[in-house]
Amino acid sequence: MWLIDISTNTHPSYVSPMRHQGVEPVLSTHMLTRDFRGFRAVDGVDLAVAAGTVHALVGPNGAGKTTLFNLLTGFLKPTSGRIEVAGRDITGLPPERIAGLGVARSFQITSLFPQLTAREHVELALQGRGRLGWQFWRSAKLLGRYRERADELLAMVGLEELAEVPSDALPYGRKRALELALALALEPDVLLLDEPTAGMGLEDVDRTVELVGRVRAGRTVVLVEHNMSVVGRLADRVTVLQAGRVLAEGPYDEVRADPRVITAYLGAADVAG
Ligand SMILES: Nc1ncnc2c1ncn2[C@@H]1O[C@H](COP(=O)(O)OP(=O)(O)OP(=O)(O)O)[C@@H](O)[C@H]1O
Repeated sequence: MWLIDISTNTHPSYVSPMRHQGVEPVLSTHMLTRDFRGFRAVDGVDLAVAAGTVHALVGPNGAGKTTLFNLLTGFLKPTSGRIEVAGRDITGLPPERIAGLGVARSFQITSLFPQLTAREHVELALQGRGRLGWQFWRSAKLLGRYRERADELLAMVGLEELAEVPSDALPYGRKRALELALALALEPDVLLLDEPTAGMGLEDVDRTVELVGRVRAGRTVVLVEHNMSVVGRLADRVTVLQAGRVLAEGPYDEVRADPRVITAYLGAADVAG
């Protein structure tokens, strides 16, 4: 059984209940900071994500969510502070090393090959352990061995009927599902999703919520998400960022009722909804 406990706090004297009990979070940051030419986009963030939880990062535009996400996955290097995966210091490691330690983010649509089918993409991800394009030009014959697993992953994200469709012919929502299948091909312990429902219509949003609810089994999910209804349906814990700092952290219902959060971000109308 998974321990369900996530804690974040920027106050120096704060000891998270999880750490207090001697339980290591699966993913954590310690005074994580990132500057862009003198501008502090992420400012001393302490974050602790327990195994088996869905943890949402929310906050107004420019709060630092994407920067934090890029730091967690190695796409940006911190100015200072530390990042740990299962107690191991991963600060400054490149993205592929971090992925190799079981922390994977979904691919961006721009990294899909328009002419390759959904199945071929997943086969390549399985073969290249996520490094899409790795020897892809001479690997076609080898891909057959990955077919069974590829089809399992496609079924997991609801693309089994579309396995033979070139990626550029997939509707937007289905492309996002394919990205998720590519991330799952890495067998990640921690799955990071960057705005999984961005730009989707209601039907795809519902489908994505259901999908994330399914693929979270046996792993930890960290997601950046603007849609608060999605956050409320999926997240065990929510961290609210404002101006690069942790403003609030807790279960969704608590966080959305927090007057500081209402003032800073959500707005009374959103909270009521
Ligand atoms: N490469 C960069 N160079 C300079 N400033 C940057 C860079 N990346 C981000 N910033 C700044 O850092 C701040 C945080 O940006 P970030 O994209 O992390 O916020 P966000 O919470 O993801 O916002 P949004 O919800 O709009 O995506 C912003 O003020 C942004 O302008």
